[in-house]
Amino acid sequence: MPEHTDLEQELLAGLNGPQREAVTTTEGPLLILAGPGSGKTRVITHRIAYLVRCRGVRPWHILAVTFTNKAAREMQERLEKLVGLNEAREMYIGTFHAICARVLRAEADLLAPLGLTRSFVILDTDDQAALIKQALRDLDLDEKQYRVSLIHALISRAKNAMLSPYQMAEQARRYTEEVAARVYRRYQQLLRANNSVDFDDLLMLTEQLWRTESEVLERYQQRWQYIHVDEFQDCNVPQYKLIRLLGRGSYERPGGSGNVCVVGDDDQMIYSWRGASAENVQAFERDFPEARIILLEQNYRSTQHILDAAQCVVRRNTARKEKRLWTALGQGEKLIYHEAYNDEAEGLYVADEILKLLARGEVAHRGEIAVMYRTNAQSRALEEQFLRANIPYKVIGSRKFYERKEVKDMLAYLRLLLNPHDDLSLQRIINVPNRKIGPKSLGELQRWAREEQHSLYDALQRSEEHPTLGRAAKNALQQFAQLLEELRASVAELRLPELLDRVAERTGYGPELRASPEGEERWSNILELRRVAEDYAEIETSLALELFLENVALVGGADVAQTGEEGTLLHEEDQDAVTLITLHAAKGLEFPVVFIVGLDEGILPHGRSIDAPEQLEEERRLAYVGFTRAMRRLYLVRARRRSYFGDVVYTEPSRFLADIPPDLFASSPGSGSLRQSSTWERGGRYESYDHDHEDYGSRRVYGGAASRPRRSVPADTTFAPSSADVSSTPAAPRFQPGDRVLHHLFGQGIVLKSELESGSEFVEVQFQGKHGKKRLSLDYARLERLP
Ligand SMILES: Nc1ncnc2c1ncn2[C@@H]1O[C@H](COP(=O)(O)OP(=O)(O)OP(=O)(O)O)[C@@H](O)[C@H]1O
Ligand SMILES: [Mg+2]
Repeated sequence: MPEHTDLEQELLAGLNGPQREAVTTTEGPLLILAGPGSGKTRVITHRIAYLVRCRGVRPWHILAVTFTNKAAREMQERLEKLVGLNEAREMYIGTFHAICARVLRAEADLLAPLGLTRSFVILDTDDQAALIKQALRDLDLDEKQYRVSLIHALISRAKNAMLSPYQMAEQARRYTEEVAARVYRRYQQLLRANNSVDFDDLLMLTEQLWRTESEVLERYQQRWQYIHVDEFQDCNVPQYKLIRLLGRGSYERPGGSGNVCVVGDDDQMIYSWRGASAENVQAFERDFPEARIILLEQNYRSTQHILDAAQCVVRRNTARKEKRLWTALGQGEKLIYHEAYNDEAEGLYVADEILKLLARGEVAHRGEIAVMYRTNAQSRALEEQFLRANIPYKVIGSRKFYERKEVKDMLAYLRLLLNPHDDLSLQRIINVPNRKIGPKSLGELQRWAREEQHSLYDALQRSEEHPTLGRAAKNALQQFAQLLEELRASVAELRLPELLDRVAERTGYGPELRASPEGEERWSNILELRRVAEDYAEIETSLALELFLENVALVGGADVAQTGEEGTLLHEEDQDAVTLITLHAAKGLEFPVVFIVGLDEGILPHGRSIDAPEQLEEERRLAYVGFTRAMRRLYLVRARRRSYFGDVVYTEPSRFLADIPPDLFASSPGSGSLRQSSTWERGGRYESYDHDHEDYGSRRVYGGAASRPRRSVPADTTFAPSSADVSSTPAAPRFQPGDRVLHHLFGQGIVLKSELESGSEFVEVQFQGKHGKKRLSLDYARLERLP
């Protein structure tokens, strides 16, 4: 049929030979193992379109499994364009969890013996932690002795290995594992008693259902005859088993269409901590021995320099198959390496570069740029600079830093210490963490406060006199009132960072976070907030508190109008914004320009991995994923010093940098030839600085024999002078923390810190309004003291 060939032509036009082969091999199993940017995801999308439009396959016979909901949405949209809206909606595209939830709800009758109904609830991590705590209590085990996060991890690992509590107990090699197995058993009982399941259950229950109820499995095998799995390398065991059951049946009862197309890249396996395993590829080859294997070698995404650098990093891993990967896009630009003075300067550099990229038209819009990092807490320093520079951004996979719950909670406490009559803050944290002041008591208290025209705080302090509240409620309120009083008193004794510590510990918030499964990340956000507080450590605490909160209000409140209470951007998709994203979440995506920050030992690779060879390999793969997101330009950025509990720590460059040959860099990370950061010291005056200009290049080397800055630079463009300037050593600092000052450009401010370094005085000043904090050298900056 001529019409057919036209369609076929159209769909195959944008594909190379092996890609076409993959798209047109519609029957039988297919394994595509290929590097990043080689079109694996594109092959899946086109293959589905080809099946429907050229082979007459009914769209509801098609299943596509993606790794994230976002990826599912994108694939859905692509297919709507390729095959039309109605047809695309008949297909099933989703994550394993979404597919399983759907199957389980449809088959809910069969779950009745387990105590589950159609309306079962899927628990989030907080709920899971609460349930595990309850299980510990029910078993008379001490919560303090058995960390909830550890127990949770052990249970989850057992579930992903498809072990029952009984099997887990049998295989236990340590006492904790035996205890965890007991908790596991109780936890499952509690889950069912609450008509609920966790994420691991979704997979396990579906697998169990399909394995034991052959008619049910057959129905799904009939339904989904063409199965596609993207990011196959990150499947865990239950996920693999689901694919196998659907595509081939169980060992006892073979069945299924066998039309299973999986695509992946073992070098991009970054979820082994969730049970992903390279063994799935071997299992696939064993279970589907007739599988056609197709290799894709052409990369359509990145230029050669970027690919080369990425491959140099991942090549050092031991157990891997070397893959060929080439690009027709040419050598492209070299990588840009930048070593910033500290974390703040790191953020400032990125913001600065982004403004320049936009100003010079090197990117068409902000959506072409992504900034990637290892852990979510790192977004804070970037967000702060983006807000100051008015660069719209979106954080993917997490909320913006100052919208994260734990950050907002801590700030509410601090606001309350400064102004106890801040009712909103008090309402926010009166029962955070849970201190048994329920909504009813709070409601009563609020009503009473209104009647008596007190602030909520006053009402709290006088709750003993409350006419209707019961004894238990009054006790809880009284205790909390005392706690707040005690914390307020400590403002006079402690420096700001220690005050933050005291709040975290005395309220029980810190201990609670450190004990919950997702606590690690949330706790690190609080530590990040503490890091911000450290800038204010040298001035009197109540003033420090005021300045700190003012600064936060400035950077945190900037675009709350655009975000819903859930913290999601309302128009995320149509907003032209820079993307901030963790390396993990960036999998599968691509951007013309990519910045990767935090290329220090201890950050990337993560500190936890440094003594664990297998984890280190995973960090390498993570870096590989990050590098290969970049299409045209890749920035690798790090900071020389970072603060850690008030101490300045000098960092080491990430070992991954050393794996990249120097000639791939526009400026090499070897010492000496570095282009040093001068952004922080320049006080963030973007316009006076041109990165590509040799001028400012390598001269600002701390303590090194760098050349002297020319006096022709603007007077407030401040550099740390080289050691040649020691002659003018001031005897004592001219400014003290807490001094009020005036700068001719930045206006009024308060000195946070003053230090003598290499013979010059440096001051850190928080200016009013948008200018925020700046570090200035008094050799250049004109600063006047105000009375
Ligand atoms: N034959 C082709 N012609 C033109 N562009 C292509 C071709 N194949 C793929 N591309 C483009 O190359 C880019 C990378 O493709 P895709 O995202 O499918 O790669 P991938 O193998 O899935 O990468 P990753 O491993 O990072 O997920 C996309 O922009 C895609 O549209
Ligand atoms: Mg892909």
